[in-house]
Order: sequence, then C-alpha cells, then structure tokens
Amino acid sequence: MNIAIQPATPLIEARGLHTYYGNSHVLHGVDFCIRPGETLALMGRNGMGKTTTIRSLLGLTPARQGEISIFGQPRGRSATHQIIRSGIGYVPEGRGMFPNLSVRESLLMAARPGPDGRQEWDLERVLTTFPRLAERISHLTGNLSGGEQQMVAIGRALMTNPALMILDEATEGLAPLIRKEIWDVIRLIKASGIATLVVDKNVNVLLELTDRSMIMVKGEVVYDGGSAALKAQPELLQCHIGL
Ligand SMILES: Nc1ncnc2c1ncn2[C@@H]1O[C@H](COP(=O)(O)OP(=O)(O)OP(=O)(O)O)[C@@H](O)[C@H]1O
Repeated sequence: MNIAIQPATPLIEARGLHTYYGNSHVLHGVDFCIRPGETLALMGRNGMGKTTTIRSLLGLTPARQGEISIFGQPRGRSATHQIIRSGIGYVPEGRGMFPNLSVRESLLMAARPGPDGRQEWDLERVLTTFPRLAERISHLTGNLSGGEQQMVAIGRALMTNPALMILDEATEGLAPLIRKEIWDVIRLIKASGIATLVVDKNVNVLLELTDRSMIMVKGEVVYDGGSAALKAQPELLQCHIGL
C-alpha cells in the first residue's frame, strides 16, 4: 500500500482511548497525536500507562472505547501487522529478537520500501549507522550483548523505511556508553526527518531531544506541550515524574 503522507495530517491521532486488562481500567480517555517529522516523548512514572498507550494505538491491546486514525485513515478493524506495515517501525520493550538468526538475516528479513516508496534505509546504511553490527554481521543475535540486540532491533525497524519510529525503553538496562550510542542514533533518526515517539526513563535527554512531551499519570494525559516549555516548569516535572 503506497500512502502519500501529507505534512499536516497526523501520522497517528487518537481520541478518548479507554483500555482495560480484564476488569482493570488502565487508560482513562487518552488523546494522542503525532505529526510527520515530530519527535515526541511519552513520560510518566512506572505503571502510568505509556506502554499500554502504544499497545492500544497499534491494536496489540485494543482500546474498548475511543477512535484512532493512522496516516489519516480510521483504524477500523485493521490488524496490528497491517498498521505496522503501513509505515511504523516499532521497537518494543524487550526487543523481540529471533535468537537463531544472524545479524545480517535479522536485518534483511525486515527490509522493505517505506509507505511512500522511500528506500533510504538499507543494510549498508544501517551498518554504517551501527558499526558494531557490521563487526558482528554473521553472529547469531542470541549471542549478542543487550546493547547490540537493541541496535539490531532499531536497525530492523529502520530497514522498513518507516514514517514513524516508536521506541519503548530503548536504553533500559544498557551501559552508559551503549546508551549514548543509542541516543546518538535517535538524534540521527530525528535529523533524517522520521517522526519518533520515545518512551524512556532518562527525562533530561528526552527534554533536550524532543519537540513535544506528554506526561501520563494513572492512565491520563496531564501534560501535552512543548518540551522546552516543560523544561522551564521544574515543578511539573517534580510533581508528575519525581525529578
Ligand atoms: N498484561 C497486563 N495485565 C494486567 N495489567 C497490566 C498488564 N500490562 C500492564 N498492566 C498494568 O497496567 C498499568 C499500566 O502499565 P504500562 O506498562 O502501560 O505502564 P508504563 O507507564 O509503560 O510503565 P513501565 O515504565 O513500568 O513500563 C500498570 O498498572 C500495569 O501494572
């Protein structure tokens, strides 16, 4: 499916999402929007509903109530794989590797043109971006370090030439140097014009890197606005994130 992405049309837009796990009501009327090229941070303490918001947007944990449009089209009954294939590079918490595939196989398996036909990201560009992966190209991903596996997960998402990257806790549990490498790549993704939704515990980096921030508290959005403006309100950060 080739989609002409209009600059003014949100890549994903959602209104009034209510999501449950069984009887447990987790999202309470979440509104969400991300536009082409925008870098958005989704913040909040543990268990506030960030991952559930992403899962609801992608249909992995469908919302019981609310409306979602993907690239300007009502999501309707589209399956998650259809939503992802329409131009979203999703790097879930925990990475989702195929341990018995080599780095090369893992990356090549994901390769495809973007929703608008773009083919800017290929194996060569991913390996230039992650020289560590070039060094380990024939290794099984199951034998890589956590940081290298994270690079494969991001590389795989980039190989799909997405209009939007979603990175959920991409730097979680990684050594500081590797974390820095991942942040550098996220900066590069931003500079290349791909919209990015980032969930991470490192709020200071998020505030510096992103255009816009959302803060969630107990399944509700309590802040949605400029990251620079949020940085200038330490009392909000203190109150909602504990910084
Ligand atoms: N599969 C599940 N079954 C039941 N409850 C769940 C499930 N996944 C998450 N929850 C609960 O839903 C709430 C929101 O969780 P979610 O993972 O969305 O939060 P989060 O903001 O992403 O936090 P974290 O940073 O800890 O991942 C929490 O109370 C969590 O315990």
